[in-house]
Amino acid sequence: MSATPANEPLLDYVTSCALPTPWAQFTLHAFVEHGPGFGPAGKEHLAMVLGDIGDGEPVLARVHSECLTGDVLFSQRCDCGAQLEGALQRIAQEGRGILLYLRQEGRGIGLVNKIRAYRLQEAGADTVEANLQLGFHADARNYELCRPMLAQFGVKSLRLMTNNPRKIDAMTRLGIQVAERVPLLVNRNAFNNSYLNTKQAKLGHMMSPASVPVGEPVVVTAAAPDAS
Ligand SMILES: Nc1nc2c(ncn2[C@@H]2O[C@H](COP(=O)(O)OP(=O)(O)OP(=O)(O)O)[C@@H](O)[C@H]2O)c(=O)[nH]1
Ligand SMILES: [Zn+2]
Repeated sequence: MSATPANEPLLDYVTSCALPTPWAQFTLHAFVEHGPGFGPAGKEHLAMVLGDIGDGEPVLARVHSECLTGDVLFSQRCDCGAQLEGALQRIAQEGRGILLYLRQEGRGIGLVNKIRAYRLQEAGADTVEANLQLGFHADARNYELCRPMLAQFGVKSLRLMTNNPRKIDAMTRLGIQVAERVPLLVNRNAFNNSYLNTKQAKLGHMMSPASVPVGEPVVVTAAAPDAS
């Protein structure tokens, strides 16, 4: 089944299965990208869905960019793995929500280039400087796929778990309403502290200096993203 109106990235919805996790049994939906635009053809993207999300009410959502080192290999250099876990726990607590797992590793530069960037960071560069030294943008991600992926489930409005104002802007530009921002502040530690500070200073991430334990994302009910 295709979800590709004119000018939309070419994305096929393929199939789904049950996905039991430690927190809830989600339904895992598989998409394949097969055309120009967002990334290389053949990339596989995922949505994890819980509950009735097509009823028109804003949906608790996480738009998660792939981070193999953090999501799978337990890296403490970033907060990705803890954010993934925290988001799924939060959706499970509410019994309703969606997590889009976008295969844009390394903020869109790919896994090997991210490891090159880590190497430069070990020589003193910060996360933004390292990307620039490698000839990439600070953040090379593209969120266009979110529109057909969310449309597949009839989702038009999100309660978006993120600290990234650019992600909120990107959703809004795509015509996806962000009814609420839900901060996702997890796992600040000695290894990722300066990385998180750089995200706040150079990429505009909305961070509290306080550490919040894994699995306990702070939730506020601000109607719109703020600059704090
Ligand atoms: N190039 C590069 N990518 C990184 C680095 N650290 C993490 N990433 C990637 O960054 C992406 C996650 O982006 P983040 O900036 O951590 O967070 P975000 O998704 O923008 O914002 P949140 O919604 O608040 O989590 C994943 O694709 C990671 O692989 C790094 O040092 N360099
Ligand atoms: Zn990461």
